[in-house]
Amino acid sequence: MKVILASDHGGVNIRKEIASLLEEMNIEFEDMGCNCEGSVDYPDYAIPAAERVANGEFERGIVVCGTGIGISISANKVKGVRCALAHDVFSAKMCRQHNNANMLALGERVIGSGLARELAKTFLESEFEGGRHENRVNKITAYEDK
Ligand SMILES: O=C(CO)[C@H](O)[C@H](O)[C@H](O)COP(=O)(O)O
Repeated sequence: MKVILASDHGGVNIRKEIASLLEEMNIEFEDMGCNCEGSVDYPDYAIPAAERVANGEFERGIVVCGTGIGISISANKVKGVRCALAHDVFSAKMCRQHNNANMLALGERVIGSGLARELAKTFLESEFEGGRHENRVNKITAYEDK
């Protein structure tokens, strides 16, 4: 599995924490930044990362901003991306099992780094269940394809 990481200035610390986790898990990844001292705009990081998930270069993406909201809204504008904002372990698991989410969004101003690691690990280790959930996800894809 290959994972893409990105954040704005509000998510740098958790993004780096997730990079360490991926190293520990021996998962291949690319970190798209930001490498920023000051303030940047989250769509400038979310959208390029989401495009690289949508085009199949990366199987999963993890994006971080202050709340996780702006970066998830932005990522979800890219066709083929299902980016879940999840700040509890149950949601991080269910977004994979039921929604086949291919991106996870986290908010550094909402949760600590320990929970962020656990959420990322859960997201990466959980699999889509298919079945009735596949019909539902297919309806999202069909809408995107209209
Ligand atoms: O949380 C965010 C968007 O949902 C982002 O991290 C923004 O950066 C945040 O909205 C504002 O951050 P700022 O540091 O006050 O510019």
